[in-house]
Amino acid sequence: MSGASGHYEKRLSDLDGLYLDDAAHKALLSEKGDVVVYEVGDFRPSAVAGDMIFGLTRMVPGLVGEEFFLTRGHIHANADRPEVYYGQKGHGLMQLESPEGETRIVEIAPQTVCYVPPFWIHRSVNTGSEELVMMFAYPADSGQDYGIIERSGGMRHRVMRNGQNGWRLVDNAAYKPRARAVVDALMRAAA
Ligand SMILES: O=P(O)(O)OC[C@H]1O[C@H](O)[C@H](O)[C@@H](O)[C@@H]1O
Ligand SMILES: [Fe+2]
Repeated sequence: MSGASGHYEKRLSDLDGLYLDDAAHKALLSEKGDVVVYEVGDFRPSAVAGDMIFGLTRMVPGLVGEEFFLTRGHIHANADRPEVYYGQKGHGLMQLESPEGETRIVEIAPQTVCYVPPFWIHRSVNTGSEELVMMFAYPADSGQDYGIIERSGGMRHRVMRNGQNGWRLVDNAAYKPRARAVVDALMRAAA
């Protein structure tokens, strides 16, 4: 991507506490060091509602124990803002979770489009053996809210290895569903 105005990256240590297997996370950290696990380059023309931020995400492949490498995940701070992703390289998936706790998975490969509707929490997961590269675009006034995942003890499901090349969803035992009032407040804030 040329002309990027913003760049940020996350290292293995930044994702401490997100994976099921804490010991595996620590072991990987001491084995590989604090390597970059994903990076984002974006272009932000402005922060005005009608404008659009777009860019590229590149995720390294890997497993923490049996769990695939993931992004931190978020809901948009202005929760009714959508997003679109376009797969460029590698294989992965978008893990989507509604405020009510429904999970939907969209598999991403080169030349596939993933639409993230308003109000859906989203996290990318690299289920492949090479890097996962996706283009994305979302309204410039969306913002990111990470607290919604923290307060519920993570997302409802974890994406784990299944055999040699597959993946499967496993319940996150620490997950606490959001109360109806919390969901209603989220919807009201956007109305
Ligand atoms: O913000 P994270 O959950 O760490 O995900 C990393 C990035 O994923 C996507 O590419 C989004 O469009 C970015 O806005 C986001 O920052
Ligand atoms: Fe987003």
